[in-house]
Amino acid sequence: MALDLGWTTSFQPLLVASLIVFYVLGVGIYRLYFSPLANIPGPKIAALTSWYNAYHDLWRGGQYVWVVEEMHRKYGPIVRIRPDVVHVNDPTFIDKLYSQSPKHRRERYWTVLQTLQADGSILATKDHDLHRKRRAVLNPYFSQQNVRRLEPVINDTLANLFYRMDGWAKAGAPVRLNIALRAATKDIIQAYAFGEGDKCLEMEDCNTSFFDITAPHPIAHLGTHFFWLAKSLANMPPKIMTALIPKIGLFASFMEALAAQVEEVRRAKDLPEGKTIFHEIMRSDIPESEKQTRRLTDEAMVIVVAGSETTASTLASIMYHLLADRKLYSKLRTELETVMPDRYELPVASKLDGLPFLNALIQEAIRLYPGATHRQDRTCPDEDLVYESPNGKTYVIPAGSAVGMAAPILNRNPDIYDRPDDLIPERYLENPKLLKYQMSFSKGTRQCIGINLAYQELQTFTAGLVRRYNLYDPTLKVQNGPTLELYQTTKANIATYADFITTGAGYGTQGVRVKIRN
Ligand code: HEM
Repeated sequence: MALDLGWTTSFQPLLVASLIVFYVLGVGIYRLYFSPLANIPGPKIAALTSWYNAYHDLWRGGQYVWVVEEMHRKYGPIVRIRPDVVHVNDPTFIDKLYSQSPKHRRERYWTVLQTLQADGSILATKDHDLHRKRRAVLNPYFSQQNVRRLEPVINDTLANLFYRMDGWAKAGAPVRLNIALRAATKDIIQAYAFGEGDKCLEMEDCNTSFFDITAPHPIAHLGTHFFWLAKSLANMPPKIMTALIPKIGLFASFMEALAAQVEEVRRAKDLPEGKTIFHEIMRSDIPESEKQTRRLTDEAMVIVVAGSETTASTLASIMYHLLADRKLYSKLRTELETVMPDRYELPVASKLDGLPFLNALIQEAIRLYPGATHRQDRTCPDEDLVYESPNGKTYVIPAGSAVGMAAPILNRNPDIYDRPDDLIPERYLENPKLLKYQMSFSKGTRQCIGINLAYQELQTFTAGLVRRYNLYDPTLKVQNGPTLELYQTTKANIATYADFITTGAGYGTQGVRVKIRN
């Protein structure tokens, strides 16, 4: 029997509304004055509600990173950017926050964990110990030594790219370099993860439709701000999803295909040693629960997606700068000639390691064009973090609170980098210590696992392309060999316009386009 308190029906909605108002006021007062983060400087609106963050990420399309940068200009190196998150723009704090020591537990905060609907992957693993176990299985394949063994695969992929470029040159139409480079990086990581299979570079359109669905997009923030919605969408059958939102539906189909590949490896009777990453995972003695198709499909998705878009976008930015600046091009070209006398030979990775200008250029491009633009939010469950501001003030970030740093902000900190918005490779030659402030791959125990692979791809593809092609010279009647020329591409086409977890370029941009002549 319902409880009759004798209230009139018109009084009940009023009571509910008053309770809501009191609750909201209570939460607001707590967040502003009593939260353990209440003493951290920052705008009141950001301390009051995370809708402020959601508005700039979802409505304005990945703009919160720049809002946070502006907050730092106003409030100093430490700011409270959400009711529950602090951001620090001070490179001297990197080592403390992103500790290298496995004894210091550092866990990703849900603002990062929820972006990908991939609970089984290391990227989305919160718990420190489980993350260590999962990462330990993958670590050997991404060591510098093992990545070196991948040299033939990387060079074969470069050769495939050259073959396609010859064809595009004959066809005469401008080429979207970003797509061609995504195809190349995906072919490499896919081969490493699963072995021979369909290659994007062998497809007529270089698998453009796949790259259109994984291309940077504001929807990447949906999981952070509307987790339940993103989760339900991810769990819908691909056919229904494709009918509703084709972009997400196609992604679900991609996940289905990955699951089939994982299943194939799981069922293989013969698991030859060292064949691929996933063959080795199946051979390893990790618990059976860690070898389930669902978990491994999540792992595979993160490895394939994180391993293609990021490196390809940095590579496209390098190529833009080289093709836009004749002096830069010839400086690199001269250095490359010392180890690659024949323009048609493929690079030897070990020789590229010793080229100072090539490596400085790559570092500088990674700094200025980080392939992953999101805030690397962490919590430290066991210890308070103490931040000492340059003005002498000390702030305590209590254990369990979230604190992050974002590469697009840190990497352009004017206290560390002179003319931070300009590409100046020489800064790394003059001051190699700058390397320790490089945040593009993150730092510490959760640093990017693909860092060695990314470097080797960046070295090989930059060297191979620049050594083989001349920069087109309109003053010459006859070019001296095959050439590249930018086509309707300016710096605006590569600028980091937004944070879509990966680099968000300006709306409508086609990235770097080139004309190739044989
Ligand atoms: C220029 C290229 C790349 C950039 C800028 C980049 C950046 C990053 C960053 C910043 C993180 C840390 C994310 C966080 O803590 O919130 C990360 C993690 C990760 N990256 Fe990369 N990445 C690149 C290339 C690659 C490649 C080639 C792979 C290939 C497998 C890869 C696989 C991963 C994985 C699996 C993680 C999760 C690591 C963990 O949780 O322990 N990345 N990456």
